[in-house]
Amino acid sequence: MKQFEANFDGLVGPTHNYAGLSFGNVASKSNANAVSNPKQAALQGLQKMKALADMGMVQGVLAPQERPDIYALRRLGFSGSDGDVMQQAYKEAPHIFLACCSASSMWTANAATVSPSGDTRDGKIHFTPANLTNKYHRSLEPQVTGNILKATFADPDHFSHHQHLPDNEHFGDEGAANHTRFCQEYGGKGVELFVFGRYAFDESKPAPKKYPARHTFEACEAVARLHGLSEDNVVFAQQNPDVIDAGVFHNDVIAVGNQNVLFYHQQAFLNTSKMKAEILRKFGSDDFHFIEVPDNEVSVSDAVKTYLFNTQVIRLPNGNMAIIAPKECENNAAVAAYLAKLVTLNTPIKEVHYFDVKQSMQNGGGPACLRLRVAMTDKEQTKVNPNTFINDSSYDKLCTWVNKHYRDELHVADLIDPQLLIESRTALDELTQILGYGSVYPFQI
Ligand SMILES: N=C(N)NCCC[C@H](NC(=O)CCC(=O)O)C(=O)O
Repeated sequence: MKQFEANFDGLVGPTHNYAGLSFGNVASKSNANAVSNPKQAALQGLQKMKALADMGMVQGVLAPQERPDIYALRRLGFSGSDGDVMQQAYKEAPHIFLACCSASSMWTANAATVSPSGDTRDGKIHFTPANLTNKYHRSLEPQVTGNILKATFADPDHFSHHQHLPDNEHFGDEGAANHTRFCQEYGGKGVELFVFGRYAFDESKPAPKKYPARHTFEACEAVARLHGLSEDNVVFAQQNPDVIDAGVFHNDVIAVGNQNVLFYHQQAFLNTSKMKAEILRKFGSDDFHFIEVPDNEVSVSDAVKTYLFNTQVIRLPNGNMAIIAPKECENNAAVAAYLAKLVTLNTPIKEVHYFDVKQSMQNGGGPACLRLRVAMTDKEQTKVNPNTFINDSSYDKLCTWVNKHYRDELHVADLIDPQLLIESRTALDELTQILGYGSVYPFQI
């Protein structure tokens, strides 16, 4: 039996833009109103997917969502033709309108939490779409995310899909961005690390003061229950509230794990030694590498600017681990020096590969934000929708599709162009055929 981790990257949608929607996410706010290039954004993402496939990784793709979200706007009282709804919303409530145009589903680390079959009571892979309640533009995603996940992982004998948690900040859930899994073998039993920013039902506990803690302890517990995980393969850890206030809006901006490695910044967690001891105890082997990056080598501010920890740590077929990093890391002297040193240390990480995902980075989304990890066996892989895997032929098809349908310049004001809605729906309709999804979007149902 072969067992591996597959990465399912989000394809950037045709309305990719910079609207400054995410309070607490420094890049999103500082690039508000910049001109975007949706075509380049989608191609940058596809190039990363193809490069990982070429390294021998199992690489999949998840479709973007339909935007502007006319249904969300109608629900808020805007009416008339689709064009009227857009015009009226833009005039009367521009912030709401812009929130309904975001291509934010591209960051599939926030699509869901996934527990592989080795961890779950019933031996199936479990998926819970994240409710993303803290940001209105992101709270529009979970229903269609669920449809897309079901169209990708359809076989009920192997995949179990849950409804997203209640749409309430008490159960704020940001999905796999705050979840990492350790294991000896991908198909065996692992240890799932759930990271949260605050306790929703206990105000006496520490919490950030400036920026929101999007993900709660109670949401972590609920997902662990839904997925049928056992106490001995779950660890809950709280983010350091001070780093949330420094712009670390998801834990994957300051920590990343894979198999027997946790790569993290010294300031990432609230009670690091307790967490480490629990991980080691539950992991069941001393062959574990805690790679802690101290402040004096890389500051939290540099980590947030470069996304050193929003890197993918992947196990290559040759047995080495590689770090998939954004170019911003290469361009920062302290971070580049750290990574050059890291590959010489006694850890499984032996390679670093840099990628240009700037269009996404400018909204606070690095390489790790763009992917949802699904550890699986070769048998489970045969049950996944085969059209969603990246290979030479699907890559060519998707690049042709992007080049045909996407604009290479989008100003925030262009979002009210009714032609953009028509272009996006036409593109997505064609995409559902390429990916063999059936109907997943409201305009198709
Ligand atoms: N860390 C992970 N896993 N994901 C990154 C998500 C970035 C996203 N940015 C945005 O939604 C910005 C959209 C805008 O401002 O136009 C967010 O803040 O939720």
